Amino acid sequence: MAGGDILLRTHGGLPVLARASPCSRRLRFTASGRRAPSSLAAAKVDIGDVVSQLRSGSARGAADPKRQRRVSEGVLAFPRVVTSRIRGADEEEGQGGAPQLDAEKIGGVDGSYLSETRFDQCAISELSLKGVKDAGYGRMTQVQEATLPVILQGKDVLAKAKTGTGKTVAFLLPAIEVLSKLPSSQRSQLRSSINLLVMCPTRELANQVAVEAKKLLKYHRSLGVQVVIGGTRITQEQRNMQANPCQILVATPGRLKDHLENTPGFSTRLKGVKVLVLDEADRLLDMGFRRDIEKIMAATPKDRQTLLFSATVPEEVRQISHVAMRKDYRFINTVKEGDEETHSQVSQMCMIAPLDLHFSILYDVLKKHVADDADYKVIIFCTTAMVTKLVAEVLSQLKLNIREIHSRKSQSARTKVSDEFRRSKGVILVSSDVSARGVDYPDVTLVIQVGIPAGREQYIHRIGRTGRKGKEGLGLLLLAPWESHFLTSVKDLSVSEAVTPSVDSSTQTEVKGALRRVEMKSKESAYQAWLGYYNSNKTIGGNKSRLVTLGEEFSRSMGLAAPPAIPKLILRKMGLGKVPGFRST
Ligand SMILES: Nc1ncnc2c1ncn2[C@@H]1O[C@H](COP(=O)(O)OP(=O)(O)OP(=O)(O)O)[C@@H](O)[C@H]1O
Repeated sequence: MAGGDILLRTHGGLPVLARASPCSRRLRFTASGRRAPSSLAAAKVDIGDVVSQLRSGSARGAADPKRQRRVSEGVLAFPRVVTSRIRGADEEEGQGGAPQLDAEKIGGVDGSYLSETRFDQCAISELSLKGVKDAGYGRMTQVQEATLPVILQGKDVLAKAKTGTGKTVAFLLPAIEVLSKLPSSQRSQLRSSINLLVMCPTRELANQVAVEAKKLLKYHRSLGVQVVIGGTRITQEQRNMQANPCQILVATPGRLKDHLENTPGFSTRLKGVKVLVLDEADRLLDMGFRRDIEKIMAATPKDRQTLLFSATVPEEVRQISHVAMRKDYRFINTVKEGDEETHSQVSQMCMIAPLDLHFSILYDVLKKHVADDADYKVIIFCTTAMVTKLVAEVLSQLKLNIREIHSRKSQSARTKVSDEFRRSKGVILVSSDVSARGVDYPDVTLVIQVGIPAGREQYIHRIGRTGRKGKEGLGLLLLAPWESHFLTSVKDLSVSEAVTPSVDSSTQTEVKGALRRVEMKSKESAYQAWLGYYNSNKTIGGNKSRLVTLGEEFSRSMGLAAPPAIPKLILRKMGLGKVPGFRST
């Protein structure tokens, strides 16, 4: 093969692009670490052909041109790339002697998520400043620098900034400042009122926002924060709120609406809201939450300040943001013109393979990643809660260190797993979309998405669980050929097509054995959920007879000879009652 055409190497245990993808306009990870033009000839290479496994850190670093620049400036060093096969003409030689600085201190790998401005250069109170300092924050992130003065002026703000760049502090800090500056007469008058209301789409995120708020409130002794989320006893929350009403409330929409309707005095407390935050605003304003959110907004004063934050702000959200904000709101977008919405230091790959190979490929990729990176920390996103459960069970049977999180788990189990995953390394979290947005698990090395994501935005948020705070990461999207149309919706992102590994027969045998050991009940539930998910996908669900065939393919991938029967009522609810080909009970 011509040297310049070889695009393959392993990357955190993954084989990296060997051919020009129809889906990606740009290809990353050439031998030189530079982007290759999309016209490059295809050069398919088998995984067994890979000369050496790179330690994931070095491989990733070499691929990032920005990082290379910093290296040449002597700012940061990373280990030398170890194979001569992949070393390109302009690959670093002899960089190992450059001074090694603490990546955290200079803002992650390339520091680009931090601004030049320090918190102590800003107009914030001494009390907040002490909290910020104790939290370990010195310089502001770019989104914090851009939004703080505008929020402090009292403006409504719609802010867009990439995942993991500190949006939580960006809305919490100025909102806390607003509260702490309320005239004391107003404060005593509004003693039991809620002055800052933060809405989050998931329970884990709400808890996390409250933890961040507590850090910032450390020295604000007169301000407190409470969380109300579903899955916990509402009476307990009512008692807590009664015993110790806090000015700051972090909530998920369903539970907040519950309190609005059933907790005496709660709607009066909401009349005190000065600042309303919609974290993951585009999600909260989409159809799933919209009604609850509108009801909640209607219960708060019209003259409140409203802050909408997200890493994705699709045009429709801009269109409807006037529902939530005053006309003169400011749109602050820290994603630069022409820049992608995902991080350049996250290598994004997709693999397209028949469904019946997905479990084997998943296992193969995981084994390699685990062997490649002792500090591995992986999140696997699945389409639905029941498919998540199934994937977790299969991978657990294969003796991988698996944790499972989705909406069908009790809240206490979810909290336990979430806390444990945050602290741990050497673990794989199989998750539904409950972990897709906002959750800040440090040092995730690899994010795998199995099956078509709910949309472009969900893809971006899921992959945003790695590469946080300027760190590096890997992303893999595993699709069946009939799902590959999804790639057009992310064609502006640098998603490279990875070579599908030729999985050896012993891996396949192990996977078959694992599938056999998983209970039939799990497979039935997964099949039903899988059908529901793809049935509601616009492109795939449109053709019902094809859905029957695809369902058969999925059931075969679980090792079943025939698809499980589905209760008539459920088939009818899915609008599949009259479709020939489904077995019903
Ligand atoms: N100024 C700062 N300096 C260093 N670290 C910071 C700073 N501000 C926030 N962080 C940390 O950065 C991490 C990411 O922050 P956060 O979770 O708020 O990101 P985000 O932009 O909201 O991400 P997502 O889009 O996924 O919700 C957190 O661990 C947070 O504590």
